[in-house]
This record gives sequence, C-alpha cells and structure tokens, in this order.
Amino acid sequence: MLVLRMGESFYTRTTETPPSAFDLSLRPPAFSEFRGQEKIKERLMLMVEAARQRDDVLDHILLSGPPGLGKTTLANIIANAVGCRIHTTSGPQIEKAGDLAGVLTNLEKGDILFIDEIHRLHPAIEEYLYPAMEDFRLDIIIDQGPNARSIQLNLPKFTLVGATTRAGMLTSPLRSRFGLVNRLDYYTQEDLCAIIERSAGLLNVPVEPAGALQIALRSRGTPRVANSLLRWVRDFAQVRGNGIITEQLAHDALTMIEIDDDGLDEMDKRLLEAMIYKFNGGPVGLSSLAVAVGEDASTLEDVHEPFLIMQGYINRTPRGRVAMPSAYLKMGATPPANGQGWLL
Ligand SMILES: Nc1ncnc2c1ncn2[C@@H]1O[C@H](COP(=O)(O)OP(=O)(O)OP(=O)(O)O)[C@@H](O)[C@H]1O
Ligand SMILES: [Mg+2]
Repeated sequence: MLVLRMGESFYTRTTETPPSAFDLSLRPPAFSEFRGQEKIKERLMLMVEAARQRDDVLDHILLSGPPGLGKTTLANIIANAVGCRIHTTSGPQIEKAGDLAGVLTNLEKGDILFIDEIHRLHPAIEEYLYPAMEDFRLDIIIDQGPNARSIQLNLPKFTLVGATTRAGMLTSPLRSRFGLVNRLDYYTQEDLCAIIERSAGLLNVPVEPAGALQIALRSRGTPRVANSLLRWVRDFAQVRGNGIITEQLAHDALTMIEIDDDGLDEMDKRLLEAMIYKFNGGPVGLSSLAVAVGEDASTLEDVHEPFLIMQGYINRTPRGRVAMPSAYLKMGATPPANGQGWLL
C-alpha cells in the first residue's frame, strides 16, 4: 500500500541524465533505420501492428542486454511507431512510492512509460507496479493511524517498457508481468559497418568501407562504442588526414588510443593480466578482481565481462572467474599445461 500523509503531494521526476546531443542525433528514430537485432525488431513491429489493428494498447515489454546495444533507442522507436508520448525514468530515480504514483498518474491512454535500469527498483516500490501493470490500478493509503483511508486510483491503459542490463536480477513476479521479453545481442561486423556508415553520413564524414570495417572490428559488438570511435576517427581524419576515413587512417587513429585489433581496451587487458598473473588463472571472485584492477565491480560485470566471455577469453564458473587459453595467448603468456584454472 502506498502511504501518503495529508498535505503530501505526488510529484514526478521523469528526468534522467540527458543523452549527449551526439547520441541523440545518431539515434535511429524508426525501425527502418534500426540496423540488426532482426528477430526482436520483427516481434516488436508485429506487436505494434496487432495493437494498431485492434485499436488497443501495446502489452508491456522488457528489453535486456549489455550497455549500448540499443535498449533506450528501441523504447523511443516503439513510442514513435505507436504515435504516443514516452515518459522516461529509471529504477534509482523512483525512490519513494509517491514518485511512482506521480509518474503513473501523469500517463495518458497508450503512453509508454520507459523505466531504465528497472532491476534497481526498490522491492517495496515494485509491489505497486504489479496491480498497475496488470489491472491499471493503484492502491493508495492516505494519512496514517485512525485517519487512514484507502483510495484506489484507476490508471489509463499504458505500456511499460523496462530496460535492464541484468535480466537475472529481476524478480520473477515482475518479469512474468511483461508480455514480451527481449534479450539484445552483440552486433555482427556487418551490422556495425552499416551503423558506422549511417552515422558517418549523418556527421557528414566520408568513410570508405574498409575504414568502417577497421572501426567495426574494434567496437566490441556495440553501436555506442562504434559511434564514439567514429567520432574520434573523424577528429583524427580532420587534423592528421584530409577528412576521409580510409582503412589506414582508421587504423592509425585507433592505434593512437590503444584499442587493439580485437577491440580490447586498457581495462579489459588489465583484467586479463590480473587474472593470469595475480590469481594464477583463477578461479577468482568478482570483488577481488575489482580491487585488483581498481574498477567498480558492477562495471566489470556489466561492461567488460560479457564481452570477454563472448570472445572466449574468460569463463564464469560456480567457483569464480577463470582465464581461458586465449586470454593467456592474448597477454603473451603460456596457458598452463595441466589446464589448471580454465579446466576447473
Ligand atoms: N541498431 C542500431 N542502429 C543504429 N544505431 C544504434 C543501434 N543501436 C544503438 N545505436 C546507437 O547506439 C547508441 C547507444 O544506444 P542506446 O542508448 O539505445 O543503448 P542502451 O542499450 O540503452 O544502453 P544503456 O544500457 O547504457 O542504457 C545510441 O546513441 C544509438 O545511436
Ligand atoms: Mg539506455
């Protein structure tokens, strides 16, 4: 139950950290410009079409996956496709039940409520979401003690789009209330090349296909990384070249910021180095690794680890993280002959 004291008012805080102008200008506004994630796109387009035919509101949608793969972008595309307003907030921003009530009572029929980092919602607040999602109802208690009165607010039918980098941290009651759960995957080189060429077009920078490929190879399967590397290469091309992004120029530009041919950055390499030399290949716990490399554990888990696991450099076992043979080779070390570490 939501408890509001008399005189306390609902208020909305739907302002998340604004994305940079650069991000906004490159964000595809429609499904037709959103490259890759074909299965997810197809499902979402079908849902939008079905709702349109029935003149109904979209079912709730969960988008999960590592940072920078397009969750926020897709939420905005969905809102554009249904032609409704999108209200954006995030798990940590909804501190009190009143915050949620403020957000929910601001919605109009068909609106999209986008909750980023939904896994960080407070469990007590999550409970108010259940009836809101299922029956479009909010149960509120006004005042306390003998004056307490219960009020039920009917909400307009809305669509909740939740985004999370940690689908595993969502409680099952919350997860089960989403009609469609989508997990975004890392992008292929081909898709990344197309995204880079599109962004380059918007930025008015000529890019040769081989130049785009050099950037794509180092983008860790992530459009956000691709766009920020492109921005750096554009600066480099302007100052050190003739403005055109060729293969050689992209290579020189990316070498200057120490991103290797496999897209590993300094922190990835520090992580592998620590695993191999400090922890003898593992198994090692996440918090020990975080201390060893001087990085926040959740950043390691959300950003670095999924990519290193996908590339086969490390593995996650019940006893901790272990370095795989390719990690040893990458760092110029010899994998242990007895398989200690990675075979555990
Ligand atoms: N499929 C795509 N095609 C073109 N550009 C894309 C695509 N996906 C993402 N982008 C670009 O990548 C950037 C990051 O995407 P977005 O902000 O949607 O990621 P996110 O999954 O919400 O990340 P986070 O988990 O950090 O919030 C955007 O600026 C957008 O321009
Ligand atoms: Mg986002």
